[in-house]
Formats: sequence, C-alpha cells, structure tokens
Amino acid sequence: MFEGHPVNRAAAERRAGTLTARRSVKKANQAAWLVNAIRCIDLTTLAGDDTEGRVHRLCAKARQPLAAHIVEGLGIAEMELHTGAVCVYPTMVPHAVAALEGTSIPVASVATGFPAGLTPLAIRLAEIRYAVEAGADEIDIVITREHVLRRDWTALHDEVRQMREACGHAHLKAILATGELETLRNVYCASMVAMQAGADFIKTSTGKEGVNATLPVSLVMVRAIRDYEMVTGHRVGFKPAGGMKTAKDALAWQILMKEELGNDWLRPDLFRLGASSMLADIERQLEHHVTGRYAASHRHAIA
Ligand SMILES: O=C[C@H](O)COP(=O)(O)O
Repeated sequence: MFEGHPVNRAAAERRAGTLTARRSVKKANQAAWLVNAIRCIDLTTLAGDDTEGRVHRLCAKARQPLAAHIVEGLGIAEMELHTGAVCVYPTMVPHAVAALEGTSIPVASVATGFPAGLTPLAIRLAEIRYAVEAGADEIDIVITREHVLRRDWTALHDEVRQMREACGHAHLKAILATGELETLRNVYCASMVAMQAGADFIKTSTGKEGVNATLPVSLVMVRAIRDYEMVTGHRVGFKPAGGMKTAKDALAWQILMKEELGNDWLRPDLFRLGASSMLADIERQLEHHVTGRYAASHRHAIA
C-alpha cells in the first residue's frame, strides 16, 4: 500500500526550509509558543552516569520548569505548567516514579536495548515489561534498523506488534533512528509500518545517532501521520528527538506541526519534543521576555 510512495529529498528540504523562513512567529506570540513547547517536552536524561540524584533533579525541573519570577511575569501561575513527561533509562524509572508522585507527569522509559536495539527479542520484550512494572507510563522502543534496510516490512511489523503487546496499558513510542535508515522513502515506509503495528507515537531518533532530528525527516514523518489518519481515521503522535537545543528549534518544530497537521498536534497527547538541554534556552528566552535581559546561563538549573 505504501511501498510505491515517492519521497523527493530536494522537495522535502525545500518545504522544510520555507516553513521556518516564511512564517516567523511574532514577538508577542513567541512567549506563548515557548510555554506550549515546555508542555510538550519529554525532559530527558539518558547517560551512562545517570544517578538517582540526577533523576530527582530532572523531575523537580519537570514539575517546575520555570523560575518563580518568570511564571509570575508571564502571569501563568494558574496553569500549573509542567513538562510533557520525564524520559529515562529503565533502571531509573523507580526514581522518577517516586519523584513525580502526586503529579500527572508521565514517566517515559526507553527500552528494547536502547539505543542500538540489538539484543535478542525476548530480552527486549522482557525489558519493556520490567519498565512497565516499575511504573513507566510510556515506552520509547527502538526498531531493528536492518529490517528497514532490507525492506522486510513483515519482520518490522511483527517486532513492533510484539513490543506493543508487551507495553500493555503503557503508550508505545517507536524510535525509527532515521539517521540510520539511508533514504526518506525508508523513513516513510518505516513510519507507516510502525503505525500499522500499533505505535501511539513515532519518534525520529535516540539522540545517539550521527544525525538526529532534522526538519526534512520530520516533514516526511508527519506526512506519513497525515496519510495514515486519512486512511484509518486514527491519530498518531509525533516526537522529534535528539540534537534540538534552542528555543528557535522549539518554534520551528511547532510551526511544522501546525502547518502540516493543524493545532490538534500542538498538544502533549500528540506532540512531544525529546530533548535533554532545550529547556534551558527556552527558560533563558522567557526570562528575557519578562525582564528585558538575559541571566547568566549558570543561573538556570539543569536542562
Ligand atoms: O529522546 C531524547 C533524546 O535522547 C535527547 O537527545 P538530546 O540529548 O540530544 O537532547
């Protein structure tokens, strides 16, 4: 059904370029867009030296992403702003669950041998079940890139289907690792197969590939989401992730979502920004919006 779908790289790059150049967000609206980005951030730490303490600090930031004077200056105290989720490795899930108790912030866990995904399937499925039992609400799985490179869509579908089942009530985000899929046509096909196999979100990257989230790749994925909705009536979310560090990135990806999928995809149930360090720049820009000056970056806590 989707194999013959043409994807033209030059056209995708052109469209991605015009999206951000043409439609600059007006200054007055910028703060609102940045606050919305915070609602959609999967605040992430995925490092070999992660500790309980680091996860607790991250969760504190997820609960209160902006300094009190910025919240006051923006007049958004009532909003009880928090990030879309916290995203960690499986053994860090209990720490995140404990630190987020009493909030509605979901805990997301990567699983399935993240980031390469090259452990045996039974172990990858067991890892999902471990994270869900530990309290994860969302599981970010990685796919086997070889299935895509060999265009073995049946194998890819079976794998994601089994992962979907292992997730139980938890949401599944399928990381395609687009930087390793060679062509945009592969990205489109892998998106379609992941959605058909039950992914609640499709996600660009682990943050560990040589090339992570880019706008042209994201364009191809959101068009797949659009096509999938047209055929099935089912809405799948999108999560660009990896290498996005600035408030400008947060605006660019939101413009993409609005232009290609509409306002419904600017909400955390259908859009997440996977990032470990983007919040710091967003907070800096919002502080400037409120006070007219930039604080030294060391004054802003992690993320
Ligand atoms: O899913 C999120 C990514 O792993 C974060 O990547 P980053 O550290 O480049 O922001």
